[in-house]
Amino acid sequence: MSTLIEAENLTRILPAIVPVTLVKDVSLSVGEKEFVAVTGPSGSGKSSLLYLLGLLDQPTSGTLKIGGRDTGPMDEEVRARTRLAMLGFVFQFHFLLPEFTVRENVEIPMRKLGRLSRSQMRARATELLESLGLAGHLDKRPDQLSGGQRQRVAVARSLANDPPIVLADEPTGSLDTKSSEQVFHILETLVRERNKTVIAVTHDMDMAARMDRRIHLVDGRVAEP
Ligand SMILES: Nc1ncnc2c1ncn2[C@@H]1O[C@H](COP(=O)(O)OP(=O)(O)OP(=O)(O)O)[C@@H](O)[C@H]1O
Repeated sequence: MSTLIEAENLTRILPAIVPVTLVKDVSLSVGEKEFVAVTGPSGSGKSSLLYLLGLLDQPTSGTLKIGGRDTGPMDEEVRARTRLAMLGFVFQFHFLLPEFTVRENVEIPMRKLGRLSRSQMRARATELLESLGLAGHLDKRPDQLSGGQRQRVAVARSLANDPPIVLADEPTGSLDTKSSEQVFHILETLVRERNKTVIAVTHDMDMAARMDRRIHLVDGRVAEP
């Protein structure tokens, strides 16, 4: 199994009169096709760690390799391309753009990466959305969908550029039990059938127990659950 994410002593301190330590000395390694939960009490640094792993934030110290490449020396343009090609994101709140259709929302990351023609982007977005049970909703706006459907669109968007890694921050946190189970099942399918690596922050210990392993944080550090 090859390693996709390797962090060593990752630390993020917010500079302030009294500096705030978000993540402290986190070392971890995540391989291909792993389904990993990030757990821990509220305020323990789970989202902060996910933002670091997703290149949405920069560590104060420590190293992070994505796909074997050290991200430290990358300039903003290379970081942005690495993010687009290697990482998909699903957040608790879908962050779909309300003025675009469901299909256009899924096409946006493809447009940014610029590898596909217009018709290829359209075909890929359609295929992804259909595979997630959204065939009848391609031309709707996000506000015409239920919360669970919107979150499935967000999953489709995260897969737009076929990244090997999907990072999810409380992806089922704002959903009812049934939609939450559906979204969890989709994430599991990404790992088992589409060979993705999924790292998901969750408060739900039952869900965490159904994942391959857990990274538990307390006060920004990895701890025993
Ligand atoms: N911009 C900021 N300014 C000050 N403190 C911050 C900031 N961002 C995060 N924090 C603090 O850093 C700590 C870690 O936050 P983070 O959101 O990563 O935790 P979390 O484990 O994801 O929490 P939750 O489960 O409640 O979402 C918390 O104590 C939080 O209040």
